[in-house]
Amino acid sequence: MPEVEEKVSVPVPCAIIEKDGRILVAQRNALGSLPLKWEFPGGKQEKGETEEEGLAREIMEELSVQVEIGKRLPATSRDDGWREIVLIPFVCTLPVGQQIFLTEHEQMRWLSRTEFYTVDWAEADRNVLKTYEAYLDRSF
Ligand SMILES: Nc1nc2c([nH]c(=O)n2[C@H]2C[C@H](O)[C@@H](COP(=O)(O)OP(=O)(O)OP(=O)(O)O)O2)c(=O)[nH]1
Repeated sequence: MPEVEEKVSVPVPCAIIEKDGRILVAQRNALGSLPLKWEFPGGKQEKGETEEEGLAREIMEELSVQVEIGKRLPATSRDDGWREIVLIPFVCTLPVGQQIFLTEHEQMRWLSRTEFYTVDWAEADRNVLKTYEAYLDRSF
């Protein structure tokens, strides 16, 4: 029997931050992986952290704000060759008065629903958007 190698599974909690019927999306910088692709802010969960703790830490690191974390939506997986990226979206809001300061991303935008597909998304995020649209339509 050939040995089947287990792929590393990398949980990545990410935030769909809502405001006035729009969502916050951010463009990755030109230097790292998936350069200049658009994504939901967030990042890899670290050992010893819950998904929510990891998300709050990443949002503070990337946007310099304290996020209010709401509903967890179903995860989406992406085969990244040697690892499996598992995107775990949370519907979030920002407390009134919080000012976003981007530390890692190139730029950000607030997209209305009709604009969801107007940016060049990281591949896996199209599935995250589909999940979020189902949530908006109260399908779950
Ligand atoms: N935060 C976030 N990451 C995403 C999204 N879609 C997607 O494919 N990813 C990928 C990019 C990264 O490979 C990984 C998140 O890791 P990270 O935010 O710590 O980014 P990184 O550049 O340090 O990661 P790496 O690929 O260099 O290991 O998940 C998304 O919507 N949000």
